[in-house]
Amino acid sequence: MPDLAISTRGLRKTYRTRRGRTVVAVQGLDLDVPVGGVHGFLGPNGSGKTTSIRMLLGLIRADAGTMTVFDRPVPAQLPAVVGRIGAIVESPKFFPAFTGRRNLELLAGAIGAPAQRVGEVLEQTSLAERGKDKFKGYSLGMKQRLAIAATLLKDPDLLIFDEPTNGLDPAGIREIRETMRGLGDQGKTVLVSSHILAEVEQVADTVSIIGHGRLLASGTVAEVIGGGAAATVKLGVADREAAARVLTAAGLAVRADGNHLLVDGVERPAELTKLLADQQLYVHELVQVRADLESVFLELTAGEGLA
Ligand SMILES: Nc1ncnc2c1ncn2[C@@H]1O[C@H](COP(=O)(O)OP(=O)(O)OP(=O)(O)O)[C@@H](O)[C@H]1O
Repeated sequence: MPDLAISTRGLRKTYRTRRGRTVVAVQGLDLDVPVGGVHGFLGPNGSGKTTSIRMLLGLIRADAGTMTVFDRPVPAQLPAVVGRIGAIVESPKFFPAFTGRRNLELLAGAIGAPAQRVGEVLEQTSLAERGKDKFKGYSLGMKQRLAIAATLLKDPDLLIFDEPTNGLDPAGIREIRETMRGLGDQGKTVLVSSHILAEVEQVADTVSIIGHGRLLASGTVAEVIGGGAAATVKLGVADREAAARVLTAAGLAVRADGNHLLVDGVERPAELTKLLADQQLYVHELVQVRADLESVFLELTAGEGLA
């Protein structure tokens, strides 16, 4: 078991709406986030990501369950670890007429971070050259990176970003992704929530997928996609019926796909061609169809009201 930055067991939170309706936002969530690297916290809109993060940060109270951050039970011992956590849950407020640097200097003063950190965090978020520009002239991506820079002032070990790329254009998304990757590579733990898998797939080392406030899958991206070893193979062969019979008899799961056959759980594709050639069935096309995280996600969260 790796060291864990975050661990929750049986976490539960119910809201009561104004009309007296009960909404179970998080129901028995078991979440483990290893120390170091980027962890994608993924789920459709409304699946309970923000609620979980707010409980971890002590912003709302859980109804049931336990949580630890760096092995400290929270919220009971939150004061002991809060200095190691930097989080963006809502957009922070900056002064539009002040430069990015000035905004960070004011914040550093307010939280007691050393003034020299301002230059360092601007560097870390690739804002060093734009630090002298007024905040109001920043692109959305730059504004979001300044928010990340602000969370880095205390040099935290754990960064929690709730949907940090919301509303950003592709260039902005790429900038945020690179910033998160850089932090992960420095050994920081980055927990990033998103409902858009493609944004996280490229940057995350490990992921947890939730639906309806419950854990659906977790592990490295490769593990969640399907272990990496076994793949689905698309096969072109003249006599598809005969080929399907041979492969099915060999214990393989075969499906028709237009003019091709799809064979699941194939570890060594070359063995397929031998199996068929032995029966005078010759493969003219063989392509590995790799499942991506998006399809796994859609499958796992089917019927979860993906927005
Ligand atoms: N203050 C609240 N009062 C009532 N219901 C709430 C409240 N906050 C969240 N909910 C409900 O709890 C469920 C989980 O919401 P939450 O915001 O945690 O999900 P999420 O995965 O972060 O989604 P999103 O990406 O849309 O923010 C949703 O059904 C939401 O409508």
